[in-house]
Amino acid sequence: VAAKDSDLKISLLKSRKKRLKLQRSKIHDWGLLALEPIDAEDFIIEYIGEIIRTKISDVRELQYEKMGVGSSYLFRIDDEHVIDATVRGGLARFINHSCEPNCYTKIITVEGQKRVFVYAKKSITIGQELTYDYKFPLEEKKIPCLCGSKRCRGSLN
Ligand SMILES: Nc1ncnc2c1ncn2[C@@H]1O[C@H](CN(CC[C@H](N)C(=O)O)CC2CN(Cc3cccs3)C2)[C@@H](O)[C@H]1O
Repeated sequence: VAAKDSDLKISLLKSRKKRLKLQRSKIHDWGLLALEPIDAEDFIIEYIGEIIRTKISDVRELQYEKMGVGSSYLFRIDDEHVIDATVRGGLARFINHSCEPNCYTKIITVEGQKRVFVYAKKSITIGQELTYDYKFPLEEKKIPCLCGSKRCRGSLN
């Protein structure tokens, strides 16, 4: 749901930047940890990257795979567009998936541009890893999920 710009401004004003830390994750490789307590519904961080068309991202995905970057830092914002944070991206690209996440993402159109914002779904304590549900489309080739939550769905896609 694209909220109004004003909602975004209020939520950004309400919350100063959260102190976060990139650290080895128990889920996968690197993850983002909270360095201060975060309240439910607080704005945490924006998923920054280059907005590209889906067709371009499909080509890049193959290139990145060939270059061994593994799955790339791509965030789908709608049928036509993807945010590619692989080359020029913010810290949010390190947030891992969980089937019982403590964050959620909201896509908000600001001055005609769709942007992705990460909010806390529940209160988060210092040292907790940030996670959101990637909501990947179902695929044949499964990526096993290592979130470890009780109601883990078993795979990301
Ligand atoms: N709950 C989960 N269970 C299993 N795997 C997970 C989970 N949640 C994230 N994943 C992996 O993480 C990628 C999403 N990544 C999030 C950050 C990642 N932890 C990182 O260190 O870069 C970004 C992509 C870009 N790729 C670069 C690589 C680094 C090392 C091997 S490939 C990873 C996903 O596509 C997955 O492959």
